[in-house]
Amino acid sequence: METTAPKLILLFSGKRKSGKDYVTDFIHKRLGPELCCILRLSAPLKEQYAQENGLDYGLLLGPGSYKEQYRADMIAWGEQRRQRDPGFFCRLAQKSATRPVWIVSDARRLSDLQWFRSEYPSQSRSVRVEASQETRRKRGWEFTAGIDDAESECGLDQGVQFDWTIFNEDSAPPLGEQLKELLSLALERAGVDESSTFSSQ
Ligand SMILES: Nc1ncnc2c1ncn2[C@@H]1O[C@H](COP(=O)(O)OP(=O)(O)OP(=O)(O)O)[C@@H](O)[C@H]1O
Ligand SMILES: C[C@@](O)(CCOP(=O)(O)O)CC(=O)O
Repeated sequence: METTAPKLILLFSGKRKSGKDYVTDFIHKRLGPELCCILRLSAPLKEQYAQENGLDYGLLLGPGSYKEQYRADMIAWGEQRRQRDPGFFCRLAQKSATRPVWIVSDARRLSDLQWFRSEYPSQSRSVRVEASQETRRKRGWEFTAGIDDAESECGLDQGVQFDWTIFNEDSAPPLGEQLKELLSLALERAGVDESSTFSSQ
């Protein structure tokens, strides 16, 4: 399938185990696969890294502990490529975009946001997913020096005005409520009448 020109690009970022995949999957389900697609900047990175090192690409993509063994090395490997060309993984990831609403689930660096904003200024919006350290720990996160204090996790901690911040915690309002405005914008940009789809909860 050919890349589809985007009507809206939602650029998600957040710390490890904040729930970026969970929240982006939620939006994907709510909007449906006809309207939106999830793009992972780390997908082409992991694919190439897995090939070069004889690893399991599927497991590197998943939420389990497998990828954590390789994270530090994958970061260093990806950074070498980004130094030569900061848009390298953005350009590769967008090739698999086949729907009008693009959900980028893992923006990590200012250069990721800058690349999309400069290519697609009127379509790009940034979304931060937040969760407390306690909640992230319950989801399997453990502070790891060299990872959690490095650019890959902290590159967007400062200097970004996010269009939305989503609190992915049991104690926060339901995701459907927090994402109401974002979902409405996506439907509007995709030319869908909201009342004909889902009731906004
Ligand atoms: N609101 C939630 N309710 C229940 N489980 C959740 C929620 N948010 C996240 N989780 C679970 O927590 C784990 C981590 O979430 P997820 O993989 O979405 O985080 P992430 O930010 O993409 O993490 P990473 O990129 O570090 O792997 C997953 O097993 C996911 O199903
Ligand atoms: C290597 C890296 O892409 C791993 C991302 O894994 P995940 O999105 O946390 O599953 C992080 C990076 O781009 O530096």
